[in-house]
Amino acid sequence: MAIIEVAGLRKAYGGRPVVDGVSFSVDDGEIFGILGPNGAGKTTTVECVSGLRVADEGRVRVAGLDPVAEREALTRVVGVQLQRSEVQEKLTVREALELYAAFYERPADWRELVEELGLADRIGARFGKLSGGQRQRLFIALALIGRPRVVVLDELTTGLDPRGRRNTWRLIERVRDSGVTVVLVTHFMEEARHLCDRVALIDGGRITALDTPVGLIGRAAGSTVMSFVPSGPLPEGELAALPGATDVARKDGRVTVRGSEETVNAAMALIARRGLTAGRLRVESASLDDAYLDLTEGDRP
Ligand SMILES: Nc1ncnc2c1ncn2[C@@H]1O[C@H](COP(=O)(O)OP(=O)(O)OP(=O)(O)O)[C@@H](O)[C@H]1O
Repeated sequence: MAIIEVAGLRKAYGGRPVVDGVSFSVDDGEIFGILGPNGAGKTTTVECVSGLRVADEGRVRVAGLDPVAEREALTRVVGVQLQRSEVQEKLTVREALELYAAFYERPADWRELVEELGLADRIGARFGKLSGGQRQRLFIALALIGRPRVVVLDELTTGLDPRGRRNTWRLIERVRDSGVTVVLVTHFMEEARHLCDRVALIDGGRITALDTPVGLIGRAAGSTVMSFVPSGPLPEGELAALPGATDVARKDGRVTVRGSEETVNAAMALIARRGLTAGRLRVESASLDDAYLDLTEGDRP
């Protein structure tokens, strides 16, 4: 069942459309990724979903609520950590949590949250003294303090080292496992592949693809690449005619065929039929990086 529904969302700044007819829905309990180059319109989209920005056109519903007309009710349903989130440098972790908890009638127990998020020993530390990873964990805690049904996390792991990022992934998984729907804006393919049930790829204010990470990878042109040195002559035409083959190249005796897994299987069968062998065989599958590059046009200023 969808907990977020977005249809025909449009937003322009100074006449320039930055969100240009975006539609998607997010199922209750999933981790939904929004991926795309800088300036693609990701933050604007999630800000419209969170009621922090008013769209020019389109319909948004979160748990049945209109984020603008029912803003107050929405704050009880959605927890937000934004790219530009900040906490006063001098506030301690405890003070920040108590301050945010005071906004809600039935806040979560912040002691449990800090325990779960590994911040218990930093409770008296000032925000300004926290490490990047600790700040991110505090932002997650602040986004969860109102017991939201949906949490929006915008570039949560930017600036973290690989271990910090992995730890944060585990936290996000735990948040999802507790029944909260997660909308995750990210630049990291690996993060989307690891965490997201489905990913919307946004480019130039439009959704260019929406699929599971595996589905997106499968859309990359020539998603599987095999290369080998045949032990005897193998006509290029026969390779090009293999099912799913998109490109055949030959260099220094090494043949490279782009296609799908089916192409690889058919090529192996062809090689065997010809009584040949495939020397120094390599088969590589496309990554989400390849799919991303294929499905977006690149950074915009
Ligand atoms: N308040 C604003 N006034 C004018 N232009 C804005 C405003 N907010 C955002 N923009 C512009 O709208 C475009 C989309 O911005 P947005 O922050 O939604 O993109 P994004 O996909 O989140 O990018 P990034 O990955 O860099 O955070 C950008 O070109 C940005 O400069």
